[in-house]
Amino acid sequence: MLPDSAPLSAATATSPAEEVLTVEHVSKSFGDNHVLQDFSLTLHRGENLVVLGKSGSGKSVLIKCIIGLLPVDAGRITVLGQEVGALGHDELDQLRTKVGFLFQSNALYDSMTVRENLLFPLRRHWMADRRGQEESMVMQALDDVGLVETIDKMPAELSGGQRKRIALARTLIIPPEIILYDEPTTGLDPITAREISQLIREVQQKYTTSSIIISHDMNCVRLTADRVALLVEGRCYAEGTFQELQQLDDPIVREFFV
Ligand SMILES: Nc1ncnc2c1ncn2[C@@H]1O[C@H](COP(=O)(O)OP(=O)(O)OP(=O)(O)O)[C@@H](O)[C@H]1O
Repeated sequence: MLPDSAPLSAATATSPAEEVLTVEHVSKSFGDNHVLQDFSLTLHRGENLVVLGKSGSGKSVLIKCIIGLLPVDAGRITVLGQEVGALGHDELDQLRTKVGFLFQSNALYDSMTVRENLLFPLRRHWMADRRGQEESMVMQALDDVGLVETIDKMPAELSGGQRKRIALARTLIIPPEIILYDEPTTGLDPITAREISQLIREVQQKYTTSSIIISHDMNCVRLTADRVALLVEGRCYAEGTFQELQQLDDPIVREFFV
């Protein structure tokens, strides 16, 4: 059991940036399984925050709580100024247009072409002011991920890395303010994983998105993170830049960096 204390902070003081997402003292249990216990973190505008944790530590549960797919037992989550737990179905749906989510499974529709997969969010969140621009929006999103030539292909014809890129293109087609990446490099070979990590950085720079990236791939963490929060036994155990955490002497932190 960890001592009941504030997270180890390796971060040096910087000027305060706008908070776009806060998780405050959140707890979430399934029966006796206390997954999140008084967990807190803050995402600032324009930053990539990686939540690093072992398998089964609660990273996916955290993401699901953030987007309102799971209710929290205690605490509060605020996204772009709105308290997630207080939102009704329609308000949550509206908020989700500003929060892109890249599923671990990519969640592409196998029976649809790449074009149709990308058109799907546009049709779901119909935007009258964008009428007639759908095709150029699809092309722009595909260009952002370097896969314009796949527009008429089926997902089954694509490699794992290409499917991940198309899933990201679908997230970008209505440019989100926040992107939540669930294990973006899992199941990919090291070279493709590196390319996806670099793409995450490119997207951050081009769209000035703020992102939470959950991962246990240390190369992905090193390449994408402006800041890392360590999820251990349900709590934010330590936070800081990759290099700062890497230099900490704490044995629990060291386990991640060997
Ligand atoms: N809907 C659910 N009902 C019951 N238990 C759940 C549910 N969702 C998650 N859990 C439990 O919560 C714990 C954390 O699961 P979670 O999927 O968040 O881990 P993770 O850190 O994302 O792991 P991985 O890196 O392996 O994906 C696990 O013990 C899991 O069994």
